[in-house]
Amino acid sequence: MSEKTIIAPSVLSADFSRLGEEVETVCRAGADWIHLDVMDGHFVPNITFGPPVVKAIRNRTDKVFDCHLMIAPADPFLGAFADAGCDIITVHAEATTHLDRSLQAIRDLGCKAGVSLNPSTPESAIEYVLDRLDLILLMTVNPGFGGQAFISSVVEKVRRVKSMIGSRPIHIEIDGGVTPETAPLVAAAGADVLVAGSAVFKGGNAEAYAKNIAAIRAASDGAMKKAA
Ligand SMILES: O=C(CO)[C@@H](O)[C@H](O)COP(=O)(O)O
Repeated sequence: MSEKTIIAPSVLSADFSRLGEEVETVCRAGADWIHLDVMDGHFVPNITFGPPVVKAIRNRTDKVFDCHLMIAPADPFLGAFADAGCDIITVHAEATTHLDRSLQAIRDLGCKAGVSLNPSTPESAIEYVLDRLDLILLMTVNPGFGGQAFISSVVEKVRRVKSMIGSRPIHIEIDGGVTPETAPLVAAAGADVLVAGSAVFKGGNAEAYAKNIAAIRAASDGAMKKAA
């Protein structure tokens, strides 16, 4: 959908003891959005943070807060994440009984609505909610942890989703194992938003973050242009 790749660093790989500062640094280093991985220890085998932490870092940047809810159920918490300052709220199709209702609720809260699919979930799960969507997040790892290997079978799913959405203005976002090596594969297949945690935050300082973001961007923008 976007002509240039949107890079959304996942703060899961940031230094949590200095989270506000890390958000400011990675934004200055070229991040387009900030990706917030919320995990509940139930839908996924890890626990991260909730609305109070999102609220605490909201004043560090005006960039889009892209909130990925890996929680079940999600519906009771949508209002709290919207109030905390999330711009996009993404729920998992696998974690939501009434997906259509959850997506409507997100838009009713004034946020953009996203849905995420695990690597093994077919794209048919979202066929009948396309008109309620602003973003489709295709997981290229099984959710729960940063630093896992990219699952390349999802690249074909990116192509199928791209063709399924047609001319609808829906972002296709990829999350998991994104590096300068894997970014071109998904960008060429139709993804326009790339989440990257370890590949952005490696090095641990502003200079490294800028170099890491630039490397992913150069690799994916090149592939996007070739595919256009
Ligand atoms: O949602 C998740 C993991 O569940 C991701 O956002 C990871 O945080 C991405 O980390 P890397 O694979 O880029 O290190």
